Amino acid sequence: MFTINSNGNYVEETNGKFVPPLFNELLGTNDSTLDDEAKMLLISNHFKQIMLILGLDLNDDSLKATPDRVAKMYVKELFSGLNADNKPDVTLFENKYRYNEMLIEKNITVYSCCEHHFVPIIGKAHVAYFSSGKVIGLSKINRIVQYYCKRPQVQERLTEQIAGALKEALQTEDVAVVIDAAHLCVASRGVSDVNSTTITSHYSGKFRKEEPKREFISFIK
Ligand SMILES: Nc1nc2c(ncn2[C@@H]2O[C@H](COP(=O)(O)OP(=O)(O)OP(=O)(O)O)[C@@H](O)[C@H]2O)c(=O)[nH]1
Ligand SMILES: [Zn+2]
Repeated sequence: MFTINSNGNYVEETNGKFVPPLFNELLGTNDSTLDDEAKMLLISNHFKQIMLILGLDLNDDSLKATPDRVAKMYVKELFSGLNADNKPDVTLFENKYRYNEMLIEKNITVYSCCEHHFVPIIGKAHVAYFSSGKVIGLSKINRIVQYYCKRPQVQERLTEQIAGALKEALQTEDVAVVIDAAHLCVASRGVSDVNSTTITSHYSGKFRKEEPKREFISFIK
């Protein structure tokens, strides 16, 4: 594990050996040696640097805990979906009611983060499937959506990841996903368009046929 010495440098806890501040050898590898505590320590220290560069007063009692707050928020909340340990357990039941129509879970809250600018993506996901013999607990659909939202994302990938996870869990190709979301990187900065939203979709199996797709779309309107 890592700690910060009196000079503000990262050192290995066991032998005090200096570790390069950017952790090049660890970045992007999701190295399991970095547990949540180590990640928060590192993020807090880097965020402190950003605040100092911006000229903020870290002695201000409102600001001094902000690096720790941001670190905790990233690791435990906004980006908790980067940790596979947080993948939701899915409860499946036998389809003993012989319900063979599509099941739709609509208006699932999407609260994600744009990976290009690290600002929110806010919207709704609508998901449908046909049972291949198994039925999923409804809340698990929302949990799957939330898990993949809690990563730096682009909406296209988010849509595909949700569809892939549902297919795997439900052992069926008959899955549809639509996401309609506002990107604050488009609304609050840059082009500053507060009205546009982005719609992405995934249709596979039975949903590639015209009638089921049309029925799904009519229900989510
Ligand atoms: N395809 C896709 N693009 C996205 C998504 N989220 C943000 N973007 C876009 O990513 C692009 C990044 O473009 P850049 O030109 O590198 O960034 P930028 O200079 O900040 O661009 P502007 O936003 O136009 O000011 C922007 O056009 C964003 O609108 C997403 O989920 N999917
Ligand atoms: Zn963005």
